[in-house]
Amino acid sequence: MTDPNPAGGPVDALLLLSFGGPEGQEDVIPFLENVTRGRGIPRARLEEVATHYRHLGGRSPINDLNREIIANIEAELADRGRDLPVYFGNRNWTPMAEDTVRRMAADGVRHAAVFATSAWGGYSGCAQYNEDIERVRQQVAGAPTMIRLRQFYDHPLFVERFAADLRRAIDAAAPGARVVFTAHSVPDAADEVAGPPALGGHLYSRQVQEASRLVAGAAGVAEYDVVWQSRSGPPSVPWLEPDVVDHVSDLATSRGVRDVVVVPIGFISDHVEVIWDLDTELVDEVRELGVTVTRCATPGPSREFARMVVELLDEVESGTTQPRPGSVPALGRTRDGARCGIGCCAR
Ligand SMILES: CC1=C(CCC(=O)O)c2cc3nc(cc4[nH]c(cc5[nH]c(cc1n2)c(C)c5CCC(=O)O)c(CCC(=O)O)c4C)C(CCC(=O)O)=C3C
Ligand SMILES: [Fe+2]
Repeated sequence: MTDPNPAGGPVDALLLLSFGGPEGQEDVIPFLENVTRGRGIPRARLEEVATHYRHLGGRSPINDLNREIIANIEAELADRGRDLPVYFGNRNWTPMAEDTVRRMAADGVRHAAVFATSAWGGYSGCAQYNEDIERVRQQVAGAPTMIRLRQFYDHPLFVERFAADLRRAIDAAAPGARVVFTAHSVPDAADEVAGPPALGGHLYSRQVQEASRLVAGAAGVAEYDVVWQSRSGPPSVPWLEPDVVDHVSDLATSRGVRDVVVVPIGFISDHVEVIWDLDTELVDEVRELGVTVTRCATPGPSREFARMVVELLDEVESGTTQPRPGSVPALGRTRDGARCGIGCCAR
């Protein structure tokens, strides 16, 4: 078996591997078909999500945000006198990972590090990216070896940047506003098997809880809630709850809360789940209840975030791990798509 945590040695390129998003109205349906291929998402949900993308002009911000992250990483590397090419590839939309890796092979890249743009363990945040790496390496002759940077839910730079933005949001909101952390929901069954079984499951929700605790602590917030958003799948299938809209509505009706600060802890940047599901849907739904929502910024486009990526790259090349403040494991540093452990995220 591949050593799941190998000391990497020097790499000759970095690949930022992400989800991808449409960049025009005509891309919306083909993109959604790529995302949901074989995943049992009801057609009605697809139509609904398509309307969100259409309202945004058919363009997801995700690719531009990732290009911004790459530019910041390049600047951070240049500051360190390091001349390392940074490539961009996606699972669901152009630039597709297989095309990028083909170009990397043609450019002579032999050993690549891979930054997958999710902080989390679990199938959607981690294992599915390992599947992507495995598939792409099978598709591309002469593909480089690919070693991933680890999960970063508790990286001090990630936590500190979120905490600083949370302080700013609290200062902008009415005094005493309730702080609500939100992350992408997943099916209960997926969370149960998230991480290697030996660690007891629920790696995703445990990391989200722990990241929220660390950010709240760093921002001096004593009381807060952790909730979930953007569920899909048939209503008969249980997903992590409570939903953010239900929760904020409940705070308003049963506890008289009028002001909330929403922290999109589950998202590195202002993805569609943030600018639509929170800034549009949540805001509209709770306005009728007299609730004002102040939304905390996301850390992705910051220089701190780029510095974190370069520090994670240092860890890969040196085979070390910096001290971590979190008490939940951070996995994901595996080679060529290997899972983080036996039976990890088994579906
Ligand atoms: C945990 C998690 C993250 C966070 C970790 C990470 O960042 O990776 C995440 C991120 C994202 N999810 C995204 C988009 C979508 N996710 C979908 C569907 C699903 N997501 C799931 C989970 C997650 N998703 C799950 C369990 C499904 C059900 C189907 C399945 O099991 O796969 C669907 C299908 C329609 C729908 O059902 O909503 C879309 C369009 C985008 C891009 C947004 C943009 O364009 O800005 C991003 C960053
Ligand atoms: Fe998703």
